[in-house]
Amino acid sequence: MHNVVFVLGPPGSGKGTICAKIQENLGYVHLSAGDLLRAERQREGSEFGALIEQHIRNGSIVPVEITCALLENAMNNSGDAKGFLVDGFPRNEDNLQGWNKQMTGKALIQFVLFLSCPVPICIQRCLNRGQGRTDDNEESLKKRVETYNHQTFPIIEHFEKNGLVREVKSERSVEEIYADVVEVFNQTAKV
Ligand SMILES: Nc1ncnc2c1ncn2[C@@H]1O[C@H](COP(=O)(O)OP(=O)(O)O)[C@@H](O)[C@H]1O
Ligand SMILES: Nc1ccn([C@@H]2O[C@H](COP(=O)(O)OP(=O)(O)O)[C@@H](O)[C@H]2O)c(=O)n1
Ligand SMILES: [Mg+2]
Repeated sequence: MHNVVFVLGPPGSGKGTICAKIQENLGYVHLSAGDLLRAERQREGSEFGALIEQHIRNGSIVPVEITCALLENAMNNSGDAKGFLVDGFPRNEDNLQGWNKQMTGKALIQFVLFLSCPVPICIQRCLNRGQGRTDDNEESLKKRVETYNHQTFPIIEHFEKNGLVREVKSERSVEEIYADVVEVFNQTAKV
């Protein structure tokens, strides 16, 4: 059984940054759904490259069959991790349903780490990210924020009803955020 912490929040809220620190210090393995999709997009012989790029530019969500298979493979190939930080997933109802269908009995959701941050700050961070991403431009960001508001936030609310959400405000320094994140892990993760 894989232990899983879902990490959600608007684009640019700092999910990748905080997950890297958790991985380094707490021994969880960081799996970014977006990074896995970008790697699959680049993989020679992938039949999904064009489809993935289209979704990424549009800020829309890739069908769960693709994303969940990438996540499950990555978990199975990571050996004996104490847990996985699944960053940027589930982002919509299709993601959630697909995960439940494919991973029930194989993964245990410990909690959902919700990095909350005002959208204008998030947009500015993405525009300054400097990773050359095809979706860090004003036009794609507008669509990504719309997707977040209409599709991802309702998923966070769903987990909130189940008592699984741990919110950490991320309009602060990485050090301040991380200190609160460690508290959350100490309180709720089975170590
Ligand atoms: N607490 C923070 N304060 C200021 N900038 C941050 C903070 N956390 C992350 N960043 C920067 O904001 C950008 C987006 O962060 P990232 O971790 O990629 O977010 P996400 O994965 O949620 O999109 C990056 O350039 C990162 O260096
Ligand atoms: N579960 C997911 C995660 C990302 N994606 C796609 O990948 C893009 C980038 O996701 P990301 O997690 O790397 O973006 P950030 O929130 O880190 O900025 C999203 O806008 C979607 O197009 C997806 O389709 N399904
Ligand atoms: Mg990210």
